[in-house]
Order: sequence, then structure tokens, then C-alpha cells
Amino acid sequence: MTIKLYSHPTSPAGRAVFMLTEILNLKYELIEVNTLAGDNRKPEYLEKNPNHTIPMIEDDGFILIDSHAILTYLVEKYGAKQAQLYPKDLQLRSIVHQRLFYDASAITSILITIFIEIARHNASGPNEEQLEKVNDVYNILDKYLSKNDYVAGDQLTIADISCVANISTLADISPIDPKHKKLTAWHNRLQNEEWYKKGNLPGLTAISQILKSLMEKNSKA
Ligand SMILES: N[C@@H](CCC(=O)N[C@@H](CS)C(=O)NCC(=O)O)C(=O)O
Repeated sequence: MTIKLYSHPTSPAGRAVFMLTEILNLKYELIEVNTLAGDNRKPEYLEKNPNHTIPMIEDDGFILIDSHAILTYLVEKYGAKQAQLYPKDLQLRSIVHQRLFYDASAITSILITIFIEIARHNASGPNEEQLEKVNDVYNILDKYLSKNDYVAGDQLTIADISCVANISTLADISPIDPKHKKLTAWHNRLQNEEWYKKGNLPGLTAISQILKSLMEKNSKA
């Protein structure tokens, strides 16, 4: 049975799942959920997902929400040939978890805060405090990358896929300072991957345009 993916190209969390499906060459049926139009608050959606978030998958009746949980599930179930994306070794896997939880908490939180301020509260861009938090995220990722080419070790894992979906969106609002050399190199490297170009770039371009025009409008108000 084909997996149903409830998502939207502009969602960073959704784009992480799109990128993974590109790497795994996984077929799915996309059901577009437009959160700005309130599709995620409809009773039939809330019945499946009380968190009212995208992405969500439905795999032969099994429902799973949260991009981080979905990434681990999809690699475990469909990624036998790309098992290094979610290492079996306990310590390597634990580092992947730590990076995923950092992404799910700190990185997601600052991105959502900035987005809500711009989209709903007429901010013309991130304020000083928010920029400091973004800079802290960039510093921390730069440290994670100081010894290895990828955020959780010397190979690409789902932690990179998850982080780059958020970081590419943040970098558009608050560019990565070249002083973050390792982070800049990692970001540039991933941007050249086919799975990034297909899974992340179209939605990233769309949300960037939306954010830029909102920031422009808000700065004139
Ligand atoms: N931790 C969640 C975050 C998902 C999330 O916040 N998605 C946003 C779109 S990027 C959303 O659905 N927002 C609508 C809402 O929360 O009502 C994940 O990784 O899936």
C-alpha cells in the first residue's frame, strides 16, 4: 500500500521528509495540507493528528506525526540499503538522537518564533534577541561539525537532513556568517545534492518569497 504523506512544500519539517524520500527513492501519495488556510484544524485532520502539525504519514493504517519520528521510521522500515542514515551502533545512534532532539527543540523553536512574528505580528524581520538565538544555533552546529563533515559523525545521517531543512530556512532570514566556516561548508555541500535540490529547494524558494514580501510589507507599515 502506498504511504500517504500529509505535508506542504513550504514546511521545513515537511521538507526534511521530502528529502529523505528522495534519498530512499520512496514513492508516496502527497496530500497537501495548507496550514495557512486552516486545513490542519479541520476535524478529520485533528482526529488523526491532535497536534495539528504537518508532516504526518499514514502507512497501511499506521499514523505517525513529527518529522523526526517519521525520518527514523522510514529509514528503519524502508532504508535497509541506506542504514548508515540511522546507524545501528548504540553510541552513533545516540548522537543522531541528540542532534535530532536539538533540532526539534532549539532550532525549530527559534524558527517558528521568527516566522510567527513576521506572519502574524507584523515584524519586519528578526529582533536582536532572536538574532542572538540564531547565532547561538549557528555556533553550536559549527562546533558539532568541527571534527566531522556531518552533524552526527563522518557520514550523512537523518540528523543532517532534519537540520538542513530548518537551517536553510533560517539562513534565508539571517544569513550564516562566513566565520562559521564548518557550518558554511556543510550547508554548501548539502545544497549541491540532488535530493536537496528536489526535496528542499522548491519549497524553500516558495517560503523565502513569502517571507521576503511579508518583511517588505511590514517594514513599510
Ligand atoms: N516538531 C514538529 C514540528 C512540526 C510543525 O511545527 N509544523 C508546522 C509547519 S512547518 C505546522 O504544522 N504548523 C501548524 C500548527 O502547528 O498548527 C515536526 O518536526 O514535525
